[in-house]
Amino acid sequence: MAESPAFLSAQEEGSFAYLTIKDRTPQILTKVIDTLHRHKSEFFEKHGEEGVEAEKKAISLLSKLRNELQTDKPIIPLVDKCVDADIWNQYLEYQRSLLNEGDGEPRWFFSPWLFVECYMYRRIHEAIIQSPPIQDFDVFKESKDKNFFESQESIDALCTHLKQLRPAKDLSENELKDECFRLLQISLWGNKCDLSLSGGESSSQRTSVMDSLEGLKPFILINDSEALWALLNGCKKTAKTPAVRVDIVLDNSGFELVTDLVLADFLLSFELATEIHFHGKTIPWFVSDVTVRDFSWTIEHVKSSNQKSTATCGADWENHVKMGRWIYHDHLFWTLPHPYCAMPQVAPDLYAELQKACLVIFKGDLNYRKLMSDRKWAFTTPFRQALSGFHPAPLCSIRTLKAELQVGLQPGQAEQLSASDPHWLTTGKYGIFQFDGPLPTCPFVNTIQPKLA
Ligand SMILES: O=P(O)(O)OC[C@@]1(O)O[C@H](CO)[C@@H](O)[C@@H]1O
Ligand SMILES: [Mn+2]
Repeated sequence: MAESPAFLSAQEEGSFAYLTIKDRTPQILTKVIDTLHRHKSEFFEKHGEEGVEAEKKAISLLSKLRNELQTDKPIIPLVDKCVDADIWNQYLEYQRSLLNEGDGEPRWFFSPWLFVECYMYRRIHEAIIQSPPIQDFDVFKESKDKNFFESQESIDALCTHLKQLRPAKDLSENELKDECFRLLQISLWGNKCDLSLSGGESSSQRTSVMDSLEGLKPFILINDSEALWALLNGCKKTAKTPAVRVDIVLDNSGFELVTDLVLADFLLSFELATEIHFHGKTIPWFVSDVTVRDFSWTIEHVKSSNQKSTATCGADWENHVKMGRWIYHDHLFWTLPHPYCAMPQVAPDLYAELQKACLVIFKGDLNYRKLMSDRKWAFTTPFRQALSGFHPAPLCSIRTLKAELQVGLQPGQAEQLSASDPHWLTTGKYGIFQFDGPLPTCPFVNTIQPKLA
């Protein structure tokens, strides 16, 4: 079997990974420290002097982390008592075992980018939970909520659109397919709103994304939505059980989460699925990723909108959760550094859970990096090959490109893109719908096989 390519890392000066570790992560840490400073009086009001001492302790731990990162110090074991600390520390030892004589220690500008970037966010969490009584403070809450409020107009336009759709019985199959593609594209471009790429700067959706779908189509580099539709439409027709389950592995809160909830509502309301399972993060992650608080907060704030269609959507969504048609999960695996091909070994319960789905949608760039093990695959590597055996169910990545990693392109496509737009891999300007369809033994063997080019 061909050897797997090397991992992306910050070893290569000028690479996106290098610039992320060198510039973006210190910027994010500085913003976290600033956020804690700005909440000092709140901590005092809530917890008295103890709250002020906690803020000081968290800031000193975060300043130490920033210094370790900026001076390329060795990665050190976690010391908190969280359930996943041992798994993290075992993974650190695994990284150490991969090093050659003379490589030195696992460290920020040497070790795999996926490991050190995930580790940074886990260390931020450690700094907060080691500073009671502010251990439950979400240092990214402010920016996630701000993204939601700043995207209000786009959210209202999207909810109005959803509520104006004619009932399923009045739509032809083609009209249903077109609407499904429209909402899939909106969910895709919702992924541009990502605060870790922007270093925590605002990345709200200020214009109505629906009006720009036509203009954005040339920026979809891989479009397997026909195969996706064949599966979704096929599940409805040939499901062996009454339940048709679609899982969405969420990415960012704010506008992107609303686009995912609108897509989920559509799949249910138009009978393409009977239950939607959402997967979020157990801790604050990559600045904008969804936690259970963000999930509930978002539905609550959509429901309390003063815009009628938006409020109606929020009430419907709250009801889907109450009636068990929408189920929220947050397994700790999603905030570990492991690539997804390790899931059967590291989190067999989660893998078994995903195997119950007819389709698993993975939103965003970090999920794509983990699907691809964050390796430097050739651009024309078949998607299934780069998944390295990960296939709990038919799956689709819906992602805007924000890392120097892409597979499944046609020969010459990457070269053409590099010539026309040197930063095509990392600006979030381009997107994909990349589908890995049913394996031959799966019950739904659909007619359209995704191109494995
Ligand atoms: O998963 P998301 O939210 O689409 O993107 C997360 C992300 O912006 O964080 C890193 C940059 O620091 C990139 O690897 C990645 O694109
Ligand atoms: Mn994210």
